[in-house]
Amino acid sequence: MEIEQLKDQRDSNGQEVTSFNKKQNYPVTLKFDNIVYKIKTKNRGFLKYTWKNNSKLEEKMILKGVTGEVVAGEMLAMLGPSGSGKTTLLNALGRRLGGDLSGSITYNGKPFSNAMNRKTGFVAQDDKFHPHLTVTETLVFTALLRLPQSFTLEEKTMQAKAVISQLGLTKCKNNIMGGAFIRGVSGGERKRVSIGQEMLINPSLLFLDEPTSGLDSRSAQQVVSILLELAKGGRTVLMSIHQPSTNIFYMFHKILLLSDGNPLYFGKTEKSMDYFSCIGYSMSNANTNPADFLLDLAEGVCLGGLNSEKGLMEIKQDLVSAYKTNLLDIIKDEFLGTGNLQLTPPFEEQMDEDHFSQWNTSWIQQFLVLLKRDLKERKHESFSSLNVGQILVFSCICGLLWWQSSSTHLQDQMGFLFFYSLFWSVRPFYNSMPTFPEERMMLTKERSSSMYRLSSYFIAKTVADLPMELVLPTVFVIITYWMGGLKPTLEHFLKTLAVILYSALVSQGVGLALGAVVMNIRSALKFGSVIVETFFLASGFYVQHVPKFISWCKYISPTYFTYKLLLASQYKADDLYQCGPNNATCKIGSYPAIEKIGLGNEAISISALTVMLVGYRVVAYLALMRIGVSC
Ligand SMILES: Nc1ncnc2c1ncn2[C@@H]1O[C@H](COP(=O)(O)OP(=O)(O)OP(=O)(O)O)[C@@H](O)[C@H]1O
Repeated sequence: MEIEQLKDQRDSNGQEVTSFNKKQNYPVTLKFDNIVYKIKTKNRGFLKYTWKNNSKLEEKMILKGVTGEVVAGEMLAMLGPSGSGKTTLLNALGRRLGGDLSGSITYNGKPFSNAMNRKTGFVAQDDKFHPHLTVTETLVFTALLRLPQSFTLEEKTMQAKAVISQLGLTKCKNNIMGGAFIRGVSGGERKRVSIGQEMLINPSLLFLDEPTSGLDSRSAQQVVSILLELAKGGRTVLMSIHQPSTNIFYMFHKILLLSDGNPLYFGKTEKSMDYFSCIGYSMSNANTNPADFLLDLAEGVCLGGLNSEKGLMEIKQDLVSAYKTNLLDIIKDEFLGTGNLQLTPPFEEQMDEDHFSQWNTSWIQQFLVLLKRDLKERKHESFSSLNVGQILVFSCICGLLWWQSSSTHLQDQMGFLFFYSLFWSVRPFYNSMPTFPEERMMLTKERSSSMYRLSSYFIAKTVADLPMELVLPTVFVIITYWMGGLKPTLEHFLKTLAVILYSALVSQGVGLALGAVVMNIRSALKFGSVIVETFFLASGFYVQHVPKFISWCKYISPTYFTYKLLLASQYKADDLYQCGPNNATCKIGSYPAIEKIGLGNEAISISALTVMLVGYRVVAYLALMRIGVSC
C-alpha cells in the first residue's frame, strides 16, 4: 500500500486513526558525543587455542568516537558496510548495550530515564513473535501491556486497530505471524508489525535496526515512508540501513556514515555529496546511487575523481582524517551546542505523572494478559493432534504390555511403576526446557521496554504450561492404570495420579531451570541428557552399590522420590506376594528391589519433591534476572 493510500485510509477510518494521532507527542533531542565502545575478545586462533587463554583477552574498539545529534521531526540514517558498527551504535543510543561504553549521550540534555524509556521504541533487526498469534492479537496484547493504566481496555484495543490501519496491515490482520517452521505473514508485513508494536506507545524516540533488510524495494520504500511520516509528526527517528535506494536515501534528514567504527560523515543528507566532493571524492557518474557511492567510500573504494588511484586503506585513512580536520568541529559547533535544547525541555517536565514509574500496568494486569497470551499460543502446541495422539497410542501400548499385571508378577508390576516415574519425569523435563531459550529474544526486547515484571512473566509462563503438564498425564494414567491391573480402588488410583502429577510439575521446574541457566536449546539438550542419565544412575535403579561420590545426586532427582511414592501408593510393607512354589508367600517389604528403595517415609519423599518444586523454579527465576535489563 502506498503512503498516499495510507493517508486515504486514515481519512476514511477517521475515528480510529484520529484518536491515535491525537496522543500527545513529547519532542526529544538526542545528542551523542565521542562515543567509544570497546569489547574484550578471546584470541582463539586455530592453532593458538589453549584451555587457559583467559589472560589472552584482546581489546577491540568497535566505535571510535562517534558524534552527532538528532532532533524531533528528523530521521537519521546510519550507513556503513557490514560490521562497521551501525547496530552497536544504535544499541548504545537506545541504552541496550552493556560493557565498556564511554562518551556522552543525552536526551533533552539529561541522561536516560524511566520516563524516556517509556517513550522510546526499539525495533530490532530480527524480531521474534509468538508464531500462532494473529497480527491483531500480537498488537492488542502489546497494547494491553505497554499502554498506561489511564487507558481503558477499549482504548488500548482501539489503539492497536488504529496502528493496524495506519501501517496498512488490515488485509493480513487475521493471519498468524508464523515462525521458523510455520508459514505466516510476509517479511514486509512482519516488519510493519514490529514497527507497529513500537508505534503503539506513540514513541517520541524511535530506533530501528535495518528496518528494510530482507524487503523488496517497494516494501522497503513503504516502510521508510511510514517512518518519515512518523518523524514529520514530531518524533525523533534513528535507523541503521544497509543499501537504501536513491529515493529512500533522500528521505533521510541526516546521515551518519561509519567505516570500521570510525565516523566519516555526519550531517544533512543533501550536503553529503558536496562534502565528499570538497575533500576530493566525487561521484564519477551522476546517476550513481549516492548511498552506494558512500558505502564504496566506507570500504575504501573510489571509482573516479582525484583519489581513485589510492589503495583501500589509504582512502579510509584519508576519510577519517578529513572528518577529524574538516567536520568534527563544525558538528560540535552546529549540533552539540545548548541552543536547541531550550526548545525541548527535560523530558520529565513535559510528561504527566503516570509516565514516571517503571511499569505501565499493575502486576495482576501483566499476569493476566501474559497468561492469556501464553494460553493462546500454547494451546496449538499443548493439545496438538501430535501430542494427544502420541499419548493415546503410547498409553494403549503400555496398557497392553502390562495388561492386568498383578503382584503375582511383582517384578513386572514394579517395572510398570518405574516406567510411570521415568516417563512422567523425562517428558515434562524435555517439554519445558526450550521454553525460555525460545523466548529469549522476545523476553529481552519486552523487558528492555519495561513491558512487565519478571515475576508476572515467570508465573504466567509456568501456569500456562500447566494444562499440558497436568491433562496429558491424567489421560495417560486413566487409560493405563486399569489396563495395567494396578489396585482397583479409587483411593489407590487417586494416590498414584497425584504422585504422577506432582512429579510432572517438579520435572517441569528442572527443565525450566536448565533452559533458563543455559539459554540455548542445543546446549540445554546436551546437558539435559547428562542430568537425566545421572539422576537414574545415581538413584540405584541400575547399579546396586552406587559409589558415594555420586549417590547424593538421587536427593535432587525427582525420579527417585516419585518411584518411592509410587511403590508406596500400591504396596504396604506387610502385604504378601507369591515368592515360591506351592503358593509360598513373603512380605513385600522384604522383596530385594523394594527393600533397597524403601516404602516408608512418604512424608520425606513429598517434602523432598516440594523443596524441588520450589527450588528449581527459584533457580530458573534467578537465571532469568540477567535477561533484558536495560542499561
Ligand atoms: N559482543 C561482541 N563480541 C564480538 N564482536 C562484536 C561484538 N559486538 C560487536 N562486535 C563486532 O563489532 C563489529 C560491528 O558490529 P555491528 O553489528 O555493530 O555491525 P553492523 O554495521 O551493524 O553490521 P551489519 O550491517 O552486518 O549488521 C563487527 O565486526 C562485530 O563482529
